[in-house]
Amino acid sequence: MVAAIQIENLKFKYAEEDVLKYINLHVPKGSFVSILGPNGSGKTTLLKNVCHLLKPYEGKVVISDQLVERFKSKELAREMAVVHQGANTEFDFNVEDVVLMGRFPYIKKFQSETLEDIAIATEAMKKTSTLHLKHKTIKGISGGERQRVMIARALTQEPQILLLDEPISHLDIKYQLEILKLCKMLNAENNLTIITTLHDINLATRFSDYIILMNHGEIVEIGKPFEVMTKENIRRVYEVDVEIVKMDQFENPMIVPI
Ligand SMILES: Nc1ncnc2c1ncn2[C@@H]1O[C@H](COP(=O)(O)OP(=O)(O)OP(=O)(O)O)[C@@H](O)[C@H]1O
Repeated sequence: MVAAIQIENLKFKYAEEDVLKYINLHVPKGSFVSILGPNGSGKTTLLKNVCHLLKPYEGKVVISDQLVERFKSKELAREMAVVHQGANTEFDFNVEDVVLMGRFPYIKKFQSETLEDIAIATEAMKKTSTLHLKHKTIKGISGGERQRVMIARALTQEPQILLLDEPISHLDIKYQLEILKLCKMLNAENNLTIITTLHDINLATRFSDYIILMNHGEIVEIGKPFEVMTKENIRRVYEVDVEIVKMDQFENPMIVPI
């Protein structure tokens, strides 16, 4: 399988202690991968190493057959879009301008956006149900609306790989499903590779092709949801007991805490 992302023997630390320990990972192109694990297990740190916001002190990250550090920033932005936790709302731009910022890797110096750029941004706002917000300011909308706007901006980047850090944490159940279904659709139709951190183990199990289960900076298990989300693994990592329930309409089982 062609790899969108390949990580070999990656180690990372902020200070003395290793926060990521010998991470090895192969993410097939076009797959939907969720990173799960308890608070502080290293999920966000791993995503930040993938997008080169943080640099490992050992090991390597390869994106579409090239070491991540070899990419020029615009080149990497055409390959990969990232939606970080908590949108940056330091500046009070309007929503449409924020979404249009996704076109920056395509716009040449001293040029402004074209009609095509605006059409791409509009389409992304339609897909994320944010078009009606376009004249509002980014500070003047709700946390969940802002989360969808940041996803619209990432889609406007037209990446091959989309990294999402807890993209549904502020969304109500309708929009949680809408965003994950949209990701799944882009995944299937555009062969977009999606890697997302999630806390909802049932939504992760339902939507993911593969799950990476982390604990204490290590990958405990990688595989198909039903292989990874076993009673034993969940007890080991989250220290809770669950029942695994098979429902006819879903391929993957539901996980019920007891
Ligand atoms: N900027 C930082 N400086 C120092 N330590 C950090 C920093 N960011 C995170 N850490 C530590 O690194 C470890 C992993 O944090 P990380 O944010 O990657 O975990 P996470 O799995 O994404 O957690 P959560 O589910 O709570 O978002 C934690 O022990 C955290 O305290």
